[in-house]
Amino acid sequence: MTTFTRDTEIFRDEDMLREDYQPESITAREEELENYTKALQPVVNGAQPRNIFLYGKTGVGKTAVSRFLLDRLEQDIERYDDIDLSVYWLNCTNLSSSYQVAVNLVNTIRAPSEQISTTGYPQQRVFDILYDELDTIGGTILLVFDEIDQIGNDDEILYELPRARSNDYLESAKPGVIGISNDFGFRDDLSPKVKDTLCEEEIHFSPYNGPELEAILQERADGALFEDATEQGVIPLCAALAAQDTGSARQALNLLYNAGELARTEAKSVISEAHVHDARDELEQSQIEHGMRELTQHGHLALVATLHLALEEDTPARVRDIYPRYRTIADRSEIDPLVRRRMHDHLADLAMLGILDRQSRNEGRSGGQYYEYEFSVDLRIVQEVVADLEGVVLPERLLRQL
Ligand SMILES: Nc1ncnc2c1ncn2[C@@H]1O[C@H](COP(=O)(O)OP(=O)(O)OP(=O)(O)O)[C@@H](O)[C@H]1O
Repeated sequence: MTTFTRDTEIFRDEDMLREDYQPESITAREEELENYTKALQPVVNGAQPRNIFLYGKTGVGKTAVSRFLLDRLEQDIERYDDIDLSVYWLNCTNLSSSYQVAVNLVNTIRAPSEQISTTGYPQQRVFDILYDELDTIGGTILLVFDEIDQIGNDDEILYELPRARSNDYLESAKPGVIGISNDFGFRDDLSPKVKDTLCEEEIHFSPYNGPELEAILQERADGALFEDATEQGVIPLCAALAAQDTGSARQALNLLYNAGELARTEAKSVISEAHVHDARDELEQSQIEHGMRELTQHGHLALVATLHLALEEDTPARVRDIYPRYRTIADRSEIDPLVRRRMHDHLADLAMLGILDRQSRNEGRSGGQYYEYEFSVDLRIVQEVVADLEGVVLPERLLRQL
């Protein structure tokens, strides 16, 4: 008996709906592509590259457009014998200082057997090693820093690197930095000298609208799905839901992919609009669950305290009822409790994340106003998250209910 057989319905090539799939063409980004191409023109002319800063919310094509255009640039430049172009990508997630970026860049450039240690060098020494590496490669070197905002305030490298040649640290290399960020605050907070250097060319990516997302999805679905695998309104629905929410192509693609998976699980040959709605609910839930897991320690304590009351059917609850529970759990967990007002801020955060529902109430004639909180998500999800928490000692009664 055969246990596995290949899909013959719904997905023809599901990898095309995945996050890391690089599309062969870019839809709906004509203006950004044009500005980006212009900003890269000095590279084609063999001149010193401009520094480019791309910013825009998550999922709006900053990475996809960069990969597409830099691939094109590398291909097209092969025609010119006098230009040597190298492109290096560095994802700066968790690299919170210039030092860490420099070390990781050296290790990205070097062979695996020649990696340097991530600690223990003076910063200038790491910069010197980096400059040596860049000069050894020579020619035009584009350094793409994705999620550049992770570097925070320690951003000296963003000032030093682009100027290394004019400061005589480099002889044969012409470096250019391309920074990518979805954190608008980072751009605004850059020190003036870094801003002037890094943001020589700025390209803003705005959220996609419904028709743009529909075009992107259709293009992807043509390859990823079998013909007639979607009911007529499915792709416009995924596009409209994502456009109303975030304007992110990633969200639209995830919706279609998850809707397809639901149809496959149900052994259906066609994705329906109901699948899309269910997929949206599932994705929202998992996003909220992720938000719950990522809370700070006091956020977790506030969550546990409210859950304790909810399981006793004592919600909606006021802060004055939640706070004593919070204190008890903090004490048991040997964590210094916050004052009530600060703990209340955490409850407000939980409401903002869509975990709690917050209602404002009036105290009748006496005129006071207060808030009541209750869970707006399925308690089972909260219980699952709470059961996995580390560092929080749960009350016995609550433990028995998990
Ligand atoms: N214009 C487009 N045409 C085709 N596919 C696109 C387009 N824009 C985005 N995508 C696809 O959407 C997904 C998310 O895009 P991408 O990773 O480029 O977003 P981003 O702006 O870099 O997001 P983040 O800031 O979260 O890294 C990718 O799978 C990408 O291929």
